[in-house]
Amino acid sequence: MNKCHTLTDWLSWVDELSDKDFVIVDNFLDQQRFDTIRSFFLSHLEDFTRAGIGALSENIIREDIRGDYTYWLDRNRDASLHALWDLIDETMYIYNRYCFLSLAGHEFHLAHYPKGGHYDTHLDQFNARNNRTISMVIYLNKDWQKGDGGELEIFRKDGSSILVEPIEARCVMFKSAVVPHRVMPSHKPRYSLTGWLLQQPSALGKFLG
Ligand SMILES: O=C(O)CCC(=O)C(=O)O
Ligand SMILES: [Fe+2]
Repeated sequence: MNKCHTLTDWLSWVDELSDKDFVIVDNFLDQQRFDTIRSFFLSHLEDFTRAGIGALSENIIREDIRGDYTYWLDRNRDASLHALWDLIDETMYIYNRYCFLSLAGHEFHLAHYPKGGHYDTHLDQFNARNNRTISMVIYLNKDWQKGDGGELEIFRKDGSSILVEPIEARCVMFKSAVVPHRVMPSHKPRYSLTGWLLQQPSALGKFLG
């Protein structure tokens, strides 16, 4: 495997996530990875579709709740993003090896919040299935300034919250089932990559209930 980060870095991130339920990692993407993923994002902007809420037959579009457009990534079709797939493989390996999770899959999409877009407070779990275990968000914005909005607000266990600016190459990871969060209205187009590490493939989830 092509290693992206040192084990020492990983262990400190994983420790923080176990302790606080979330961790913020700056410069998670090196310059080359950032440029590759951002270029891919920009060249596919036409292919994004309006995001809904809920899974499977429960999926509905509610612009008052969620205003982003998404593009679901596919490892075979989007093989040119191998730098990203390597990084995801490494992340899955670390969580399985050091957090005793049995992650068996993942799902990732690119997200574009146009000016004014937001996402109300939610957990990253669906009623219809609950296999999302770790959420990962990576920001693809260049020159994000204070006042541009679009912060991710994360609610801590004690009810207090923290505002995270969606700056270039920053990654936020959190426990999908227990961390309420929302995206504040963005005052300019906001680009990100969001994914979930899954406890078992969704198809299997349907059988297992
Ligand atoms: O873009 C973000 O900061 C978070 C997005 C999010 O919460 C989601 O897509 O579920
Ligand atoms: Fe979310």
